[in-house]
Amino acid sequence: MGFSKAQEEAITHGTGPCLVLAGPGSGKTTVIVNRMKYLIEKLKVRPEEILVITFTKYAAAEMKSRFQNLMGKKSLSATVGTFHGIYYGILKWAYHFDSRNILSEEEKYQIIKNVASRQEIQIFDEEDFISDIAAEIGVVKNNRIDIRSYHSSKCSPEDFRNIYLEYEAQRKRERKIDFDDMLVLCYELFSKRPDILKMWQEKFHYVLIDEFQDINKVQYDVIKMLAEPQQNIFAVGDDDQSIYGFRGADSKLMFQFKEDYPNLRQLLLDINFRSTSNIVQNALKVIGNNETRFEKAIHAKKTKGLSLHVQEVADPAEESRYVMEEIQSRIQSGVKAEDIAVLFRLHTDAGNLAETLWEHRVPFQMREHLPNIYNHFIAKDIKAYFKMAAGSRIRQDFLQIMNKPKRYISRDSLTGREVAFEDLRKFYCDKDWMLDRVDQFEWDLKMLAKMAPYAAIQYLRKKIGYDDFLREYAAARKMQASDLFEILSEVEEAARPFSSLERWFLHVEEYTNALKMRENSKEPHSSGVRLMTMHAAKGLEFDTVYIIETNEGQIPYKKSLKEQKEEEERRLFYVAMTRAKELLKIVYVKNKNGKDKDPSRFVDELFEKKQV
Ligand SMILES: Nc1ncnc2c1ncn2[C@@H]1O[C@H](COP(=O)(O)OP(=O)(O)OP(=O)(O)O)[C@@H](O)[C@H]1O
Repeated sequence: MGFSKAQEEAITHGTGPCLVLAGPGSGKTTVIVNRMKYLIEKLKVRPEEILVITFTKYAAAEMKSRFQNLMGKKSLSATVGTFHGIYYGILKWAYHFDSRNILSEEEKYQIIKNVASRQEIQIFDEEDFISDIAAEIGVVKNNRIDIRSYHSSKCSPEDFRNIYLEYEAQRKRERKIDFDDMLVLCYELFSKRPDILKMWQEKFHYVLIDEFQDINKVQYDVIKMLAEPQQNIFAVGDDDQSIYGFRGADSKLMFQFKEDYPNLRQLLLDINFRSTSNIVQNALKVIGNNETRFEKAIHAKKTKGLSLHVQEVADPAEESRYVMEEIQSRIQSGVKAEDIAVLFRLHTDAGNLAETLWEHRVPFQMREHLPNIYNHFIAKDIKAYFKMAAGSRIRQDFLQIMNKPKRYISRDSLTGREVAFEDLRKFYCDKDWMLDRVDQFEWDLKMLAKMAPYAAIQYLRKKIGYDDFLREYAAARKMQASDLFEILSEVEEAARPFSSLERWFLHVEEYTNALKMRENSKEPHSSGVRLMTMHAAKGLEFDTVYIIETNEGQIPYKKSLKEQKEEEERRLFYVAMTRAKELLKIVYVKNKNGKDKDPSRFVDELFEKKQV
């Protein structure tokens, strides 16, 4: 591979700080691995002196493998890892921490939940509240913000302060650290112990950072200390790909870097080697709508290529079928399945497509947890209703649904392992109103037995009153009822093609088993079409990319918009678009769960008549 002039300059940069600003597909990873080679072979730097930092474990693994390929069989001891991994390594060495000292995300959520309930804080949506507070605790730590001056978007400053302080007190009592502490404690260690800092400074003489736009304040401060006195920091980044603001990443630190090091050398990688010029031009059109960015003139090395394709489909079921057929024909035309990716905003968006691909035996892989909708309590309720409609009288099934909706049937009325409606009638013989309810329940089950699954779910919702139950359930738990109705509609839609309850059951059982086998399998899933969130796709590239559910509410994600993160959402969409080398198809639905949907504003931006 011949390098461009800018790449060549970056690879052969000597000593001192250097900022390489770059567009997508411009060879940032290529530059880093080739610079490692250059340092070792030409500048005779020992591999142990090189520290390369990435943002995800996956990116670190990718970097290591690309470096290994470049260097041939030689095994080299350069350190390549994530900020968390490297800083945790330093802490382990200093404080003898082990995995028992790490506070898991679940434990973190539990502490916040307990504290919030002790403090009797008014919460609307508990799940949302806890995850947002957890993220805000991270933002405070990562930016080393004084807790007295932090304004939470979820509760009053006083409530937030109380939660934060109690959370910290409990964590410390239990001698645990959370992921953000790994960074903060490292900063404190280096600040307090110049001797330890010196030791690490003497170990790493060259620090190379990938995805510099995603750095946060405390990560940056530690790096600055670590790189003294030589200041051999080589940072590569693209402010347009900064997508971790919610974790405290701050691309403005790229500008600060310039101020902190007046002797900084700055280079620009402006050629996109990855994508066709159609893809590059369209992606630039979208990102051009962001106001806070470095203006960069990016050029595509490749020719125009295939046109960008935007596809409207009726609903998620049609979308899954469309994408599946597209994938099949792309594979038939010679593209490897692994070189095709389907990207979406949230990992839960993958469910429908995964089910369709599985049904049609199209192999796929997904690193993130693939949620099985049939494990949700709503699907379990439907299963229990259907099982009872089909004749089951197992106590467990009955218990699951007897009061959904409220029928006021008490547990005392159930005697054996099996439930008989006759026994219930005997139990309630002196209560006419309960007898009516029991009769109605039995009648409804008989009705369900005659229906196909889709109609049966509609009957359950509207006639039996399951929708009312869900509304009450959401209100009692301070949840958004719409989230529950989304799940219900998804199960309903997926049931549409099945002609009988038996067929539906068989499908659900087989699909659940297949997912279980995937989860339990020790084998890494490294074959098949890639299904991943836009966040997870960062840094990767594929011949063909499908972006699904490109609708308002999904991308930009409605919650992010509330937090005024439109620009970050646009950057995320830009990252997704620029993963494609040859073919990019963007799909949006017209209707979801019975509601009309608008295409994403980013789709509209693609059609704007604007020159880039
Ligand atoms: N000088 C070059 N000539 C030809 N191909 C190149 C050159 N530099 C990089 N490439 C190719 O361009 C593609 C993008 O490179 P790379 O993945 O390093 O980009 P990147 O800047 O890290 O991308 P992104 O930030 O979008 O993830 C890769 O397929 C790489 O092999």
